[in-house]
Amino acid sequence: MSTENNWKKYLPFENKKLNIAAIVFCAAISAHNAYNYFNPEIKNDAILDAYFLHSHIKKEEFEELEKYILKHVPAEDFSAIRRNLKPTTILMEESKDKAYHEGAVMEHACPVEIRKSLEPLERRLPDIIGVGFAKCGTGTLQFLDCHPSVTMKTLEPKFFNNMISQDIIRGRPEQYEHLLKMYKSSLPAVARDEILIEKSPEYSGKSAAFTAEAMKIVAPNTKIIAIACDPIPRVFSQFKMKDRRTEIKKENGDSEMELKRCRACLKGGLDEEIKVFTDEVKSKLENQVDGKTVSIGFDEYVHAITPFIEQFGEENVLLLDGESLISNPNEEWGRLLEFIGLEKDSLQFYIDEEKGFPCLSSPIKYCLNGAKGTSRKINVREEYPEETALWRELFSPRIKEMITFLKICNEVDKECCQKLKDGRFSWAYEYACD
Ligand SMILES: Nc1ncnc2c1ncn2[C@@H]1O[C@H](COP(=O)(O)OS(=O)(=O)O)[C@@H](OP(=O)(O)O)[C@H]1O
Repeated sequence: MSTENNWKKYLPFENKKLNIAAIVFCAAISAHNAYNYFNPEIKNDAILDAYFLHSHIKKEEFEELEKYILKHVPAEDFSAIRRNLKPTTILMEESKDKAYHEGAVMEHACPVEIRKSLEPLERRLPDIIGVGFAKCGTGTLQFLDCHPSVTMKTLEPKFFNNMISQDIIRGRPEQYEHLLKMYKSSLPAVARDEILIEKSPEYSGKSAAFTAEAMKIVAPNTKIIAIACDPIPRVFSQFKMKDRRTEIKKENGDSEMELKRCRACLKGGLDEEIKVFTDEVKSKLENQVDGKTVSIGFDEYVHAITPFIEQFGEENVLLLDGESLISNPNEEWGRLLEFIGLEKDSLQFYIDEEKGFPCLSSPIKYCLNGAKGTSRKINVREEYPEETALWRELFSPRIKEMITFLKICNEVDKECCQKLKDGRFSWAYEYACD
């Protein structure tokens, strides 16, 4: 058989003209696909469809979002951001914690991927770690993920727990190396020239000293962020979260036994929890030794941040005011952005009337999920005046200590109180000056 007849069997038609038309058609399709591949500014419909399949954003909404975002990013980053722009992939629907974006855990926190880097993505250790403090607004750090130079995941890795930290400190790499790999893979993939951030408020808990030491060994160049806030609403926020979780578990049909075993659930109702807590506060106040009380938690900002300052140096640790983040977001955020090496106005906030909290206005309009910002709608001091008066008495000495530690004043005197009244950490006035 001749070679001509050999390849002819692969042609779809007998007719020569039809075959030429088919070859031209296929070549045109391939050229179109290759063009889209090498010119990602024009995204292939099929690729975009695949994104929308795993996303919470509809295609029509995305087009509007895209216009808004591109209007709010620096001109020099426009082209790269446009290339990368796509809805964030959902990893898990209906997560157990409603604090995630619309009940879903996403690859990273911002609902849209706003990234200016064109470098390949890799798994690595974080550049910034948020170590606390729970219920002080650490969740707002996820706004950073909407910054074109930052990536952050909502899910808390909680890697540096007591056991792992001790293994690291004792130099037992065989114990923790595979966990370190898991840690990296639990964080979103990022480019070399991006800032990767994770937050786990547990890091400033009881094992903070071990955690800080281990963190320094594993990631010596990391910068540390912590947010301190008014401890009274902080306590209430904690109880309201337990209340919410208990309700969710009940709705899901969990048994009494399961509810008892659940550490993040209320054992009785909210009032009972407050009573038990207040009784404990009373007992701490009654059992002072040399005029000093033992902490019940919620007020140990100095104690918890000190190990991180010792390990990483004062210049690499930033303690933000959680109340200023709410009342004066652009200024407090400016401080945070500068600390991590970004333009202080590269994220912009407005106070959303309905939410009653700051939401991002640039480069994207974005508020935290409905699960965040509920307890603050109740004035706990008005609801529980006697109880909160006792809490204040117990918290007072450690908040006073925080004022001098932060060098707001050398000592808490009249002049200091005057200074405290309207500046950052003004909530400390009630504990130190009233
Ligand atoms: N911008 C914005 N939007 C919503 N909520 C805000 C915001 N800024 C601060 N807060 C307050 O943050 C409280 C939750 O704190 P955390 O995110 O640290 O909680 S957690 O430890 O991660 O569970 C949360 O407490 P709750 O009101 O109990 O939900 C809020 O009071």
